[in-house]
Amino acid sequence: MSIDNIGLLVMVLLGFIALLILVNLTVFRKAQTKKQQLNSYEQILDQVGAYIYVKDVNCRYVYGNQLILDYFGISQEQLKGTIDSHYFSPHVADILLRNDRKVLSLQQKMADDIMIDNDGFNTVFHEIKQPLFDRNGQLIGLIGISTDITEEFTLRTELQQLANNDPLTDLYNRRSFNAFSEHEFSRAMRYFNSLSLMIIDIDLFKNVNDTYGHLVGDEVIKRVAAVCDEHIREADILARIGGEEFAILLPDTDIDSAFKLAERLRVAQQTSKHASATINEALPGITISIGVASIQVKDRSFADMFARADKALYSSKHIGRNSVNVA
Ligand SMILES: Nc1nc2c(ncn2[C@@H]2O[C@H](COP(=O)(O)OP(=O)(O)OP(=O)(O)O)[C@@H](O)[C@H]2O)c(=O)[nH]1
Repeated sequence: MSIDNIGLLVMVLLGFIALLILVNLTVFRKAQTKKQQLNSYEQILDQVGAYIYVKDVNCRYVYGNQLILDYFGISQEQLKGTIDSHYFSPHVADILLRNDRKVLSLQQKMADDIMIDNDGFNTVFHEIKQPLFDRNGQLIGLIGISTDITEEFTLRTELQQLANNDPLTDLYNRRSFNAFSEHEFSRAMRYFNSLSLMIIDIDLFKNVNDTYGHLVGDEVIKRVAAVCDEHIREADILARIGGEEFAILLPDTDIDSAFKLAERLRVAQQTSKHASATINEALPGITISIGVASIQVKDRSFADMFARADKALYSSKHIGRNSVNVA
């Protein structure tokens, strides 16, 4: 081989090596860029302010953002392959697993509010889960996003409480009583069940206010509510429907049973003189008047039944109070 040929071979070899280095460099750079990109996506997910995770088709964690890792107190490596029963109570883990399976089997997005008890302190999370597919449309797992909505949930519950309950006695107010009553009325009509109602009014209550003041009046209202509450069943609905007026809806109760209960309430109220004395020593015994009515085939709505009970209450007042009447 001549010197010229050797030189040519060396040059070709050098060129080939340079080309190899160039190709490798490009592949390396691409891999680096991809890694950097992934890193920056993860960094973004860490800063979203929501708990983000990915699970495989067996509901095992594949990925969790920093909030998830902090919440569980573990590393990304430790998270991989684990399931929710590692981190939550059996009850909560069961709900989460059921939701995961629903998303995977229906291949549909779903949302749910989950309450988690952390040493007696409830945290509420709003969870959105969505199925994950690869490029070929094959299901590979699910992605979930959870946000802590404890504050909103507490506020919503308080607002609901305010809308449905009377602040003085904490009983249902007239609005929610009417809603329950309409519902129970339709049910009783449909299944030919008995349904009764009583309206209770504190006697000469104006005198209590005028003589002992509004605050004592308020205490009397609370005591009457408590006496009623002590005597009713779980299924009965007790409400404060006006200033010194209460109503009790009695599902599956006929007129005779309702009358007997009303009498028991009247007597219990009358004999709670001791209770009155604890509010104010001079306070006389508080009595109540009651009107009772039951559902009738001819009734077109709950209002018909209510009107009869109201009429019966009027009769009780008319005959001298501290009495029960049926209409
Ligand atoms: N303390 C207090 N009083 C209330 C409240 N709501 C209504 N009242 C009072 O309840 C009284 C009701 O009086 P009336 O409707 O005249 O009836 P009454 O004195 O009980 O007489 P009868 O019903 O005929 O036995 C009024 O003085 C109202 O101001 C309340 O939330 N607290």
